[in-house]
Amino acid sequence: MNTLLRTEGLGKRWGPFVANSDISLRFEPGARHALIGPNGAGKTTFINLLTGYLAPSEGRVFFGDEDITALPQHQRVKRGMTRTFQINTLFAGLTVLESVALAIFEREGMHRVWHRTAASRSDVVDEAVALLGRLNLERDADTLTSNLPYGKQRLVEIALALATRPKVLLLDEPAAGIPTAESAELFDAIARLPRDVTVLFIEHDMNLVFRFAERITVLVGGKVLTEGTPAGIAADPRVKEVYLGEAEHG
Ligand SMILES: Nc1ncnc2c1ncn2[C@@H]1O[C@H](COP(=O)(O)OP(=O)(O)OP(=O)(O)O)[C@@H](O)[C@H]1O
Repeated sequence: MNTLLRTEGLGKRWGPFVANSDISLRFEPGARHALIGPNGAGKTTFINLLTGYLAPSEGRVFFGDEDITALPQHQRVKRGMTRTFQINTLFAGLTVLESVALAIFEREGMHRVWHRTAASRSDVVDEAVALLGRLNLERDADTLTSNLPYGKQRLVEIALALATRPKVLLLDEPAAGIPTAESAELFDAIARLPRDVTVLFIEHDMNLVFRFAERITVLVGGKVLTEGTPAGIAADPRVKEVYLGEAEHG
């Protein structure tokens, strides 16, 4: 099978501290792939290396056949790699529809003139409305993003990411800090995404991981402990040990 995204011997050090070490992973087109591991295992660092937010200390990142290790973030977004953050990154003064339309204008390279061109670009508004529909956000189109409940704000962030037309969507704890009912709704929306969007996500809630992921990679101490199907990972004594150890320590 062709690989959409892969890393070879990826590593990140800060002085003597090793955050990621020798990570070689492959992500197939259409994958629903979870990255799990205890706090500080290096999951966010790995996503930061994939997106170009951080430069690796060693190793390479390939998108399709292209070596993108040295590409800046915005070039990776142009090629179809988009991420969301653990923290809220929405503009407070815009409605949901305006936010998504602005993200589409930005994709089209028109964000500097969007206030002049918006009226003549009903196609952008149509695309934004369609995107909101996919995430069940149509009824919130005219609400200021800052007035939305937190769970819906996370959905809007996913809408903004989708506006870039990603081939790979990288989600860093999309359900962090939101109530269980809302996080299930959020993952239902992610589950409805078409298969031409590959999803790699970090998640601590094992119920969500095992409900949604088809492949799981376990990181411990910056290294890959193991990778497999949810059934294989659930049955792996090394994984149990890592999580039991965590539970024992509080
Ligand atoms: N800029 C930095 N400088 C120094 N150390 C850092 C930096 N960023 C992260 N680290 C350290 O690297 C380690 C891995 O952090 P990372 O955020 O990747 O882990 P994580 O698995 O995503 O953790 P969590 O699940 O708690 O979000 C941590 O010990 C963290 O303190």
